[in-house]
Amino acid sequence: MKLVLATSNKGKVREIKALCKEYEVVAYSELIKEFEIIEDGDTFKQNALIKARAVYKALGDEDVIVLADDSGISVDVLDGQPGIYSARHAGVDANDKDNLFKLIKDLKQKGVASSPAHYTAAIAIVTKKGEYSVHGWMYGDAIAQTRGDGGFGYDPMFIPLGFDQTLGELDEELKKKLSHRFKALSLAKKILKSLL
Ligand SMILES: O=c1nc[nH]c2c1ncn2[C@H]1C[C@H](O)[C@@H](COP(=O)(O)OP(=O)(O)OP(=O)(O)O)O1
Ligand SMILES: [Mg+2]
Repeated sequence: MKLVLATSNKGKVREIKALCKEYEVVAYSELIKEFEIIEDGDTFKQNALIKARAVYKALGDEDVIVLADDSGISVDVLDGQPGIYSARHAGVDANDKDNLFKLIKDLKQKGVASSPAHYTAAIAIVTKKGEYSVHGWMYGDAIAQTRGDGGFGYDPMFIPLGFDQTLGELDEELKKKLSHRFKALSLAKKILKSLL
């Protein structure tokens, strides 16, 4: 079964391909030209559905299965921010590094070296048979420094619960088994099986 990913984030594409080896996974940019999708929902779930619907419509192939991921990090001392705004934390044109250093600055401004935090991933699936969504979470601590350069996004400042190292330092294989994305995809696979 071909699974089209409605994302322009290369880190997500890499992780989802590695976690869905049983499917033929392609990023939508491998099929059509990338276009801007306005993520103006109020929740991760709404934004994941917005992305999956936009790509399903643009592909114009009703037999395709489109999967989108909307995710982010929520930091307790920041009252859950940046949350759904994680990709724009340092501004509309911000890249991963800008957002990472802005979040470190926020923690320092609060006068803390670390704070409990969690990642959320909402996965939306859009097919001719209907629309579905599932979630996954990963809990841990956000620290006010970067360590390691593995993963992507906020990974160099995130220590998963039960570990001493950041996702920037830990083996990618480990993130695969713990992550918000892994948990959401495990549920998404049950839906995909029912669509066959
Ligand atoms: O496992 C993760 N490890 C580190 N950082 C992560 C992770 N998962 C989400 N994040 C961060 C990256 C980005 O700042 C935001 C997602 O924003 P989000 O809009 O869902 O993705 P995006 O704009 O990068 O690509 P797209 O919308 O095309 O899927 O949360
Ligand atoms: Mg986005």
